[in-house]
Order: sequence, then structure tokens, then C-alpha cells
Amino acid sequence: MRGDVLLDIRNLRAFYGRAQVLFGLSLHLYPGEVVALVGRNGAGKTTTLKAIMGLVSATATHATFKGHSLSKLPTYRIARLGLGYVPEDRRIFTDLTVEENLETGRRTAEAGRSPWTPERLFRLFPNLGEMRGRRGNQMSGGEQQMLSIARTLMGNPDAILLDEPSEGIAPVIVQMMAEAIRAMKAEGVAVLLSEQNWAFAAGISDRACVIERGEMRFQGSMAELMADKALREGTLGG
Ligand SMILES: Nc1ncnc2c1ncn2[C@@H]1O[C@H](COP(=O)(O)OP(=O)(O)OP(=O)(O)O)[C@@H](O)[C@H]1O
Repeated sequence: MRGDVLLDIRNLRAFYGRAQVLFGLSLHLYPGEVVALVGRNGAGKTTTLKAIMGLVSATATHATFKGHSLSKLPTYRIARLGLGYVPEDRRIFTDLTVEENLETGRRTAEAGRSPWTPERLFRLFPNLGEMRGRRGNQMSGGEQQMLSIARTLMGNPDAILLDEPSEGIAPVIVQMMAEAIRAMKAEGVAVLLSEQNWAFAAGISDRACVIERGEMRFQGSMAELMADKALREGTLGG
């Protein structure tokens, strides 16, 4: 399913005030790929996703999505290029129902592509289909996380950046989340996810990028990372 590179980031540096936290990271994402950014707490995973979306102060020698430069673009323009972003803190409207939340994310699909609809999303997230009239504030954290992803898909993105999708959610929902991510990939949506739980990441990702203290320590197939115990112990703690 490899075509032209979708997301191409080279030499990314990011700063909080004067403190530099990313030191020249490079990564790329091809259409329909699932790539996991893994690393310990504080390694720089969230910051990498935020920097790509223009949410933190950052520089790069090259940053493109579908060939468009991301440099100096505001976040909403980056999203409109077809790059969705699901932050850790679940952006859903708690007073609105599942269906209403999905409507708030609706954007026209590019010509020639079949748009996401609530019905199509409910096939991907069957548990959301069973609670379509429920308000956000009556859903568990994991269900809210799924709704947040589904709502982002309503914008018909080519790729989604997912920040810690398995964090703080019940094991049964983690399983559903893994299935939903596999199904998104099967539908052609590329995913770059940040994950502290590398075992979860290993089950769904094609490739892995290991970040340690703001630097890229490894990029390769998930199988290579799985096989390299010393690298995992050194950078991921197991
Ligand atoms: N708003 C902020 N202001 C200052 N420093 C920050 C801020 N957010 C994060 N940092 C620092 O930047 C570094 C990278 O943090 P980041 O959140 O990107 O790591 P992470 O790998 O995503 O970890 P986690 O799994 O805990 O989210 C850490 O040293 C963190 O303390």
C-alpha cells in the first residue's frame, strides 16, 4: 500500500520557552501505514505530535504533508490538509450525544473518496453504535477516546496522529481500540501513534520509532524492535 510519502519530517527541534525537548528528529509515514512512536515517560512523544500539528514552538529542515509544507501553517490549516489529531485529553463535547459529537467533526471528503458517515463509523466502533444517543459525560474514558477518534475520522483525514490511545482505559476497551486501529488501516487511513505501552503498539503497528530524551534511537520494523531485547530494555524498560 506504499505510495508517495504522506508525512515527511526531518530534523525536528521543539522548545518550551528556552528549554529544548526535541533534538533533530526525523520520521515519515506512508499511506495506510501504522507507525508507533514509543519511549518512556517524558521522552518527547506527545511533543513530537504537537510539533507536527503546529501546537508548540518548533523548527524543521523539512516538514511536509502530501507534499504541502507545514512550516508556519496554523493548526486548523494543517488539519484541513487531511491530517487529523487526537490529543490525549479527548476533545469531545460532553453535553452532546455520540451522534451529535460525530456531526461536529463532519467535513467534505476529497472528490473520489467515499466519506465517513456515522453508520460506517459504527461498523468500526460497534460499541459507539450501541450508545449513539448517549451524552459524552455518561461515557467511560475509553469510550470517549473512541468517540474522539471517530469524530476526527468524520473530517475524512488521510492520516491521524493519535496520542496515547491506550492510556488509562479498561483492558476490554484497549482490545477494541486495537481492532479499530487495524480497521482504520484496512480502510486506508495512516496512523502515527504515540504509545508508552509498547506491547499494545507492537500488536497494531508496521513500524516503530523509539524516542529517548528527545532523540530518535531506532527506526525499523516492529519485528526488529521485538527481537532486540537490549534496545527495548535500554530505551523502553522492558
Ligand atoms: N508545557 C510544557 N512546558 C515545559 N516542559 C514541558 C511541557 N510539556 C512537556 N514538557 C517536557 O518536555 C519533555 C517531553 O515531554 P512529552 O510530554 O513530549 O513526553 P512524552 O514522551 O509524551 O511523555 P508522556 O508519556 O509522559 O506524555 C519532558 O521533559 C517534559 O517534562
